[in-house]
Amino acid sequence: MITMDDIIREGHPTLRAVAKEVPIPPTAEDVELGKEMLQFLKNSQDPEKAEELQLRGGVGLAAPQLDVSKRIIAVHVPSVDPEKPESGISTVMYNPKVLSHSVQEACLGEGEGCLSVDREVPGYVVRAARITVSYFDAEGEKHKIRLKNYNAIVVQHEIDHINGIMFYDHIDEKNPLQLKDGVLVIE
Ligand SMILES: OCN(O)CCCc1ccccc1
Ligand code: NI
Repeated sequence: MITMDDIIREGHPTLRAVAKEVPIPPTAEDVELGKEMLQFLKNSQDPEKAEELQLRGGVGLAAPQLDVSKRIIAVHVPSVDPEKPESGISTVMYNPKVLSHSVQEACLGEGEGCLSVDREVPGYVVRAARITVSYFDAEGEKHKIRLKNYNAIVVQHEIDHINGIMFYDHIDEKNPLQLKDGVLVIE
């Protein structure tokens, strides 16, 4: 079972490496890893489990954060609207790729954090508001999905990790809370 002890922190070189593509269909080992990554996210969002296991809440996790330099990410974003269950996303993506993205940009009003960063880094992390992503699932089936708003932000944060990019790389150091016109602020 994955706990915070398995998550490497900034300064560890694996977080700055470009992770390798995995064979498709994924090996049994990579399927198991993906399952454990998704379970970690679910545990981290369960008040009792998170307390018991001392987990920081997370909506995404990338294999490099476990010192596994492979292009595997897990996202678990519960839908905020029970009427629209499809507004959330809960899946493991193998070899995810952003095929296209909107010109429109977006950021989270409260900025971003990271399980591999044990400090607050204030500032807007401006990303594409909408993305089209292709990925393979645990069975080796190819998917192509369109994401927007929070789901798009989370998946971009995770895909950054497999490219060795940290969220604060996107923050304008001189003016972290500066926002260009037209950037959608997601609260
Ligand atoms: O890489 C996952 N992780 O460090 C957990 C936090 C994920 C996350 C937080 C804010 C905005 C997008 C994604
Ligand atoms: Ni992160």
